[in-house]
Amino acid sequence: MSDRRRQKAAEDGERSLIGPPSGHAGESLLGRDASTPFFVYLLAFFSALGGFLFGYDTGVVSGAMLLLKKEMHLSALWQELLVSSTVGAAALSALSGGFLNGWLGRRICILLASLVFSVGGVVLGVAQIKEVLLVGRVIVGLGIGIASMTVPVYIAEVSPPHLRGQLVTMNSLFITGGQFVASVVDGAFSYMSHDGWRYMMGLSVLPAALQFFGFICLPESPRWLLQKGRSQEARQVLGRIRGGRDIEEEYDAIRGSIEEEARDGGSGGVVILRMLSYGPTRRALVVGCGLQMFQQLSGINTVMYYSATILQMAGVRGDKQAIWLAAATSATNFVFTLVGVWLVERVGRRKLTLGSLLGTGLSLALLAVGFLLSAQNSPAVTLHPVDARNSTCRLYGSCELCMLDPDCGFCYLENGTSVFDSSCLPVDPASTDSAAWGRCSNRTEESTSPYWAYNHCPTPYSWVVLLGLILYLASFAPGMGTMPWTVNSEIYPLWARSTGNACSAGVNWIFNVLVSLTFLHVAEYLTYYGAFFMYAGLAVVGLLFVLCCLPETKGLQLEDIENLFTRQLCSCGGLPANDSRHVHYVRQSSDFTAAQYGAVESDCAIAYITVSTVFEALPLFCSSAENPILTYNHVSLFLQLR
Ligand SMILES: O[C@H]1[C@H](O)[C@@H](O)[C@H](O)[C@@H](O)[C@H]1O
Repeated sequence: MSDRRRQKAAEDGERSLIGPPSGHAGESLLGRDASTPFFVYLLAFFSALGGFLFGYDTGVVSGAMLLLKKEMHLSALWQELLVSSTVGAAALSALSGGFLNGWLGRRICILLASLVFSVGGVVLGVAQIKEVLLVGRVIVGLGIGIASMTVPVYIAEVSPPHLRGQLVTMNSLFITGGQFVASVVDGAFSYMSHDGWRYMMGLSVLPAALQFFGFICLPESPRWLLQKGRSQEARQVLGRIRGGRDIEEEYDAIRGSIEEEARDGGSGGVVILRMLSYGPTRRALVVGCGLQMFQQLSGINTVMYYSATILQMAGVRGDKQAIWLAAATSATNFVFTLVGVWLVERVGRRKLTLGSLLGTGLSLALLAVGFLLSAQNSPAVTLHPVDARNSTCRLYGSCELCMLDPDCGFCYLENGTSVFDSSCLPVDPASTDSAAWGRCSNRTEESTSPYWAYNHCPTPYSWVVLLGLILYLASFAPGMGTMPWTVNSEIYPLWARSTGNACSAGVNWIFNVLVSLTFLHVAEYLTYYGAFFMYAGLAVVGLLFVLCCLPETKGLQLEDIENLFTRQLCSCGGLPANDSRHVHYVRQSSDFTAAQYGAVESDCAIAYITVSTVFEALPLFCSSAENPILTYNHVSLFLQLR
């Protein structure tokens, strides 16, 4: 270690023991004094376009489907196929993306994803038959899967530690931004009944092309380059993204961790098996996949999907209004994701996720209560017109029972808040917008004509449901919407990062399909309030999981995060609480003495030692019984100073 670096390390150590001037606990030594070059923001922006496309392509389909099903005469099965094929393909490509990521690198994978998005957009824009549409939706799904696992990894690897959380969370902001833009585009083109859907789906080519051409000029992740032995290029890229600042410490840390891994002899074999057989990566994988699973089990996509119906319950009538109000829902999701970007480096990942899950659980319970009140006060069926086709609809005595049957809808007149002349009628098989026959089969906009409610009932408690919806988005978006992606980009060591992210993104997509495909059946068996109580319960289980297992990664250098998973799984998040304590991590890569750090006995409780020559310094640093005083014969000491 050169004298200059030793002196710098000593100064850094001294500062860390005194506590950070800004009061940001845990802020990295590496990032603290850094002014981040514009180039890093540019990299984050171009990669996050992948997140935008993920959001756009998953969001646009609902509006496009309203037009498509009429123009292409799509059956319910085909509609379902066109929606879920994308998510299914995303699950498959996210899982295989891990291999591509490790093999080809992050940059090539992002370029590949944008190419795939562009091809998919063109196919969708020109499709003449539904089979071609299906191919287009599958292609787009393949792009989404690769982008969803590569982009957070790339951003995490190029960001300085003090900004990493914020920049990776920006990717989530782009996802919800994409969903919002998609809903506005849906709204705008919904007036174009012929070919409107082509524009809705085809427009995704623009951001995809922008990302492709932007990324041609952008560099590969320095961490991947070093892993592949391209050290000269890695050093150049690191210098570029750190704006000419001293990169030696970071460079050494990355190289050190790659060498450590090679020394441990673990570079061969199937990565997932190695991850599972090594404690820290196994625990990280459980945490990463668990977070992604609970993100989907908290029901975000059913709430988003169901928002139009919730708004109809609240008295919004007509498809056009429902489309625009669905845009308001995705705007709310987007705005509250922005809150997450703002909070992530201030409160940290752990507190943000916990707070978000608590709010999510409570608002899901409120939604459920709203549905329960509506069900208990469901209007009765007063008219039973003779049903020539003998459908089951005529058997139901209340709107609640009627609307839970997917083949029936509720037809009624209204005077203020009271419902009268109501009947339960079979729905038109060609469109759920009207009844198959009778008063509600040929509706006009006149105030005297009856209303048709499919999948919902008129209720005076719609405001409870609406409030639940808004509170849900406000609590879900900043934490549970963002942190699963952010945390996964940080918790795996370099050798396991691609595979870890591939698995966790795969879990996200698999649970996405599962929850959205089962929602209507769950609602049919458990009723709507039962379904939302169930999601609230799952959010509580998620809360306990996060409480026990999620450690704080804020401010740490990526190479040091693995050390947080060395303990038993359900103690890693639960370090003794002492919020006033500042925790700093110092990675030191040669001999030094405690005096260089100006340490006094009370400053420190535990030292995690990976390798060290200077164990004589330890008693002075650490007085805890947990501290293993061992002789090491190598050259790096990792300390957690409290
Ligand atoms: O993080 C995102 C975001 O919250 C989206 O709104 C949701 O549709 C996705 O499923 C999720 O992964």
